Order: sequence, then C-alpha cells, then structure tokens
Amino acid sequence: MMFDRLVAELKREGHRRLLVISGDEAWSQAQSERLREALAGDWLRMENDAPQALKSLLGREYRHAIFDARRGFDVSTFAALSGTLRAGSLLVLLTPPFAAWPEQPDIDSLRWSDTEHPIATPHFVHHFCRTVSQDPGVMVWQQHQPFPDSTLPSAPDWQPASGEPQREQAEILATLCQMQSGVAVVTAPRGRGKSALAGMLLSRISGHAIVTAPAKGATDVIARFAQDNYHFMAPDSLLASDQQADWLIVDEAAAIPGPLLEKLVSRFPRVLLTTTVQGYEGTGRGFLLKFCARFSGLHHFTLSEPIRWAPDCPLERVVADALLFDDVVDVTPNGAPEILALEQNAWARQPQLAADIYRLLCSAHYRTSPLDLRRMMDAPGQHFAVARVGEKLAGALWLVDEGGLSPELSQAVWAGYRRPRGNLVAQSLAAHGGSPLAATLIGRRVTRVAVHPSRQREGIGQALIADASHHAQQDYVSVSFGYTDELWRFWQRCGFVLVRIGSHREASSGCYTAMALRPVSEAGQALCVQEHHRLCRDARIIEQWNGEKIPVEERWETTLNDDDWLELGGFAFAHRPLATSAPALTRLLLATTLPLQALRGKLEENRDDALLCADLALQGRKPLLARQRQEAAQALDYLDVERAQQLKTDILQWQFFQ
Ligand SMILES: CC(=O)SCCNC(=O)CCNC(=O)[C@H](O)C(C)(C)COP(=O)(O)OP(=O)(O)OC[C@H]1O[C@@H](n2cnc3c(N)ncnc32)[C@H](O)[C@@H]1OP(=O)(O)O
Ligand SMILES: Nc1ncnc2c1ncn2[C@@H]1O[C@H](COP(=O)(O)OP(=O)(O)OP(=O)(O)O)[C@@H](O)[C@H]1O
Repeated sequence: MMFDRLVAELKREGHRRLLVISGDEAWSQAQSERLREALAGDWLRMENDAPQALKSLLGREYRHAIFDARRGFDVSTFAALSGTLRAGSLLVLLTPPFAAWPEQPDIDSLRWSDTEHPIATPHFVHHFCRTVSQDPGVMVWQQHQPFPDSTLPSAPDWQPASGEPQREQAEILATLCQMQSGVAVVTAPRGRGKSALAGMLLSRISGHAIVTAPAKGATDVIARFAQDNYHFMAPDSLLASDQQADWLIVDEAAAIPGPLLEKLVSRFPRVLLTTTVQGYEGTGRGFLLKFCARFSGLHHFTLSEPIRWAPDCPLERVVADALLFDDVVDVTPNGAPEILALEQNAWARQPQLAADIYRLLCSAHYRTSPLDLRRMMDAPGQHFAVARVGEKLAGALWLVDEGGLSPELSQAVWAGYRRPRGNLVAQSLAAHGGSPLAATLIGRRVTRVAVHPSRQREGIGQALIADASHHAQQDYVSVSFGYTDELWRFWQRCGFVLVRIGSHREASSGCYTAMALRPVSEAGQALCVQEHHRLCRDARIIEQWNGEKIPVEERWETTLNDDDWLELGGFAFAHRPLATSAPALTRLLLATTLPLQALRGKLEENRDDALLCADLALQGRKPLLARQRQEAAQALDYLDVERAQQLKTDILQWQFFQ
C-alpha cells in the first residue's frame, strides 16, 4: 500500500524516483519481486549481460524498471534505462550490501579494464554510495534496516503536455518551416520532445520527407506526431536507394556511423538531425564536436524543458550526479595555471577535482563516456595531471601505463600469435613495427588531453605534456589519435615523433589513427628512431593503401634490408598481417622474377580479393592469405635458402609461448 501511495504521488508530480535495494541475493530478489507484484507496470528488467540493450533503449518508454547491478554495473545502460521511464515510475536498483560492495569484483570491468579477471571498483562504489546516500530523492533500502522515509517536500501538480507544440518546440518549428535548405540539429537531454518535434515538422510540411534512425522501433513517437507524412527507411537501404525527398529526418543521429551519416546528409536539400546529449556511448556531445563541426551554416537548436516528466525530477538529478553528466566549461578560469600531477586516489581525497577532470575531458572529446569514468576511477595504471587556476581547471591530462611485456610475449605479439588485451600503443609497436621486443619497453600513453576552450593556444596543453614526460620513469610517452593536421602540429610541438599511421579510417571519426612517441630513455630513443625511419621508408606504399599523404620525409628504398627480412619472415612463417608487411613484400617482389601471382595480384595490380580468388581457384580470403604466405616463403627460399630456413626456425619458436 505504501508503494501505491508513493507512485500515486509521483504521478501527480510528474516525477520518477530511484529505489536502491541493497542486501544479499535472496533478500533483494524477494523485495524486488514483491514490488513487482504490488505495482502494475512494464517492469523492464536489465542487468549487465545486455550489451545491445543500450541502443534499443533510445527513444522508448516504460513504466517501472529493475536494474540488477549485483554482479556488474553497466552504468551507461542504467542511465539509458532511466531516460525511458515515464512520470510516475520507480527505477529499482539491486546492489550488493554496501559494506561488501567496494571489494566485490564487478564483471562490467571486463569492458573497460584491460585485466584478465573482473576487478573490484572501490572508487566508483564509494562515489556512487555517497551520491545516493546524500540525495534525499533516493530511497536506499538496506537489508536488516527499516524501509527509509520516502517523503519529499511536496511538488506542484504536473500538467502533461497537451499534444500542441510546447513553447520551445513551437519556436524551433517556426524556423524549420521557413528553412529553404541546409542542415538543422536539435540536441537535448532525454525526454525533451526531440522526436515529437521531428514528427510535428513532418505534419506541417507539404513536401515529401523520409525518416531514418538506427532502429525503426525507436521512431514510434515521430510516427505518432507525423500523422500521414511518415515514411521510414533504414539508413543503409536509404543509402543504397535513389530516393529523393524535400526533407530527411534522422532521429538519434549520433548512433549512426559518421561516414554513413555524412553520405545521407549530403543527398537531401533539407535535413533535420536529432540527438540525445548525455554522456553515454553513441550519443550526442561528441557528435556535435566531431560531426556537426564540418557544416558551416549549421542551425543548432536545443530543448531544455523536460516533457516526459516534470522539471526537477529526482531520478534525473541523481543519475546526472552519479555519472557526472553536467558541464563545467561555462566558467572561464582566468589567471596563471599551476600544473599538478594526481594519482587515482584523487577520487577519494579530492573527489571534486577528480570529477572536474572527467567533465573537462567529456566536454572536449567526442568519445568520452561513463566507460571512461569507470576506467579512470578503478582500472590499474591510470595517472592524471591538471592545469589549475584556483579551484578551476584550465586543462586536464589522463595517462595510462603500457608495455613491460615479457620478451616472449612481445615476440609472440610481433609474430601475430598473441594479442592480449590492452597496451594499445605498446602492442601496436610490436604487432606492426619492426622490433619484436618493442612491447617490453615501458611507456605511458596519453589517453586524453584537453584544454578549456577559452584558454587554448596559450601553451597549457604543451606544459601538461612536458610535465608528464618530465616525471616519467619509463622509456617513452606515447599517443594514439585520429590524425588531423592541427592535432599533429600540437603533438609535434610537444616533441613527439610520428611512428605509425593506420591503414583504415576509423568508422567513428573518419580519421586515420596516428601513433607518435616522445622518447624518454635511451632505449625509447632507439625505438623511436627505428620506427620513424621505418615509416619514412614505407610511406610511399602506405599512402597507396590509404590514399592519404603521410606527413614525413619520404625515403623509399627498393632493396631489401635486414628489417625487411625479419618482417618477411614474420609474414611468411608466422601471422603478421598483409597490410603491415606490404612495403617489405613490395620490395620482395622487385627482388625476384618468380610469378607469385597471389602477391603480385594484390600488391602490384591492386586486384580485388574476390577476383583474385576466382583466378586462383581459391575459396575465400583465408586460403588466399595462406597462398600469399606460401609465395613469400618461396621467394625468400629463392633469394637465400639458408637464411630463410634459419629465420623460419627462429620465428616458429616464438609461438611456443606459455
Ligand atoms: C589523445 C588525445 O587526447 S588527442 C586529442 C587532443 N585533444 C583535443 O582535441 C581536445 C580539444 N583540444 C584541446 O583541448 C587543445 O586544443 C589541445 C589539447 C589539443 C592543445 O592544447 P593547447 O593548450 O591549446 O595547445 P598549446 O597552446 O600548448 O599549443 C602548442 C602548439 O601546438 C600547436 N597547436 C595547438 N593547437 C593547434 C591548433 N588548433 N592548430 C594548429 N596548431 C595547434 C601550435 O603550434 C601551438 O603553438 P603556437 O600556439 O605557439 O603556435
Ligand atoms: N508537445 C507535446 N505534447 C504532448 N506530448 C509530447 C509533446 N512533446 C513530446 N511529448 C511526449 O513526451 C515524451 C518525450 O518526447 P520525445 O520522445 O519526443 O522526447 P525525446 O527528447 O526524443 O526523448 P528521448 O531522448 O528519450 O528519445 C513522448 O512520450 C512524447 O510523446
């Protein structure tokens, strides 16, 4: 009965609330089941094992839900779930007993910590428990304790929206209806009426319009408001078709891969994109930073008043507090900054400062999500630095330890036999570079760096990086970033040397991945020189593969050297990828007159894999690659059989790694 009254009160006020049930398995299960029986609703139930759940939650609505975080806490899905709940809903969160929780391994950590087994996440758990315990809007029900007092000061009655455009919606509609051409974007947090607005636009225009979205089920609200003018097509079939229309409407645009979206947008005279701006993956802010930045005449609108629920909703507030969704960049930090290095215990000792680091990185980086928050808080090997002006942040830097693999494992990574999790740059140096021992060196990778927009180009970024390199007890500082000329200029100014450019554009950013090093020790210096030299020597071939100009001094050579022999051994006798070995293979082909059809077809004639397979009567890519490896072995034997056999014996040893 008590819950009936609570829910009736929430409905009257238009609010939703969080109920945390914390106790042992049997007790918390029993309480959640009792609640479910007592209250009518959808009672959507989720736990950590639903990786696809997040996308399916955008644009939907439910009454009441249970999130089971007892084994793992996927906070992005938790936040997404909270956004789907209608006014008058409870979100029930099941957690372990608070006293045991900080030490309990969290299976969600397997997604963001490069450890073999799940780890305990004490910093996050303390932060979360502190947040919910201090928030009067949250009911925390602990086993062996009475149900908490659930009363809050009474809020006014809520008037749900009538169906007519709300004030903010009406203003945007008026502008959109006048728009002759161009791209408009509407961003807002959850439940502000973005989709309804898109539907209202459709019902008001006379021309033909197409709606697209990552999932059709998520466009119900648009369809409802669009009346008769609703024509949905999935993004890929729309791209494949030659459909024309006066308007293209893209709902949840940030969840569509950038390059696909770009092609779609360029085909229609008027485009409306809507997207959620809240920190979980695949959503908004990054979309604005990265995708929308390329349209000069972009019209950007925002909606701030919630419509799915009333303003000041207790559930919305606690989720934003727990996941640090709110912005900090509005305040300009004036004055000379002081650089300060911080370790992970800052989350316990100076939680406000640590939270500000995350917020600043979020506001500047299109990919920063709650996964990063959890990684920053509890994954091993994380370090930070800030440029601080009083209590405010002008810049923040996040670094992670890498490398230090055993020689055996590093060689196995070089040969392509092993690819353990983590160590992004350190492993890449071994897997794609010239030195089988590269991953034994110790590096510190810059995961993210950001300077407050009003304080950029003052040398703060450079000072943060210089300080990190100065403290480092290691061989090098590294960075992996989506290549743009501006960013590369920054890294160059920070003393970094380019060592690798990826062979594929990243789907999310449309950029090639670049890796660069700033050597610290002598061993780091030697590795840096070797890899940079290799890049210069191979640049011409890499450019042919990815069609991009590589910003290094090209030093193409046609003859095979010792590095090439090793590389070719790795390709012929082990599992080095073709793209990595392509420059050395190109030189190998120049050194022999053997037919080597599978290699020449690919590297000299640039033939499609399918055609090549048909010509050579091979059943697909795997047999083709096996043939290419055989041909490389044959050519090495032809050039110097003794050397080739010795190389083969050495490299084959590396697979017997325990
Ligand atoms: C792994 C990663 O984090 S990669 C992504 C890096 N971060 C981002 O892109 C977030 C948004 N950007 C930022 O926060 C900042 O612009 C940063 C971190 C890239 C640079 O920080 P700042 O403090 O602005 O750079 P700083 O003033 O130290 O620049 C040093 C030099 O780098 C070069 N540089 C920096 N920014 C730029 C730019 N936008 N265009 C061209 N050159 C640049 C310049 O040569 C500059 O020296 P100058 O101003 O005397 O010509
Ligand atoms: N003007 C309106 N009158 C009546 N109901 C409205 C109005 N605008 C929006 N709604 C309703 O409010 C709810 C939230 O709207 P909508 O789904 O458009 O928000 P959204 O910002 O797209 O949310 P999400 O990011 O969660 O998808 C929906 O149930 C929708 O039907």
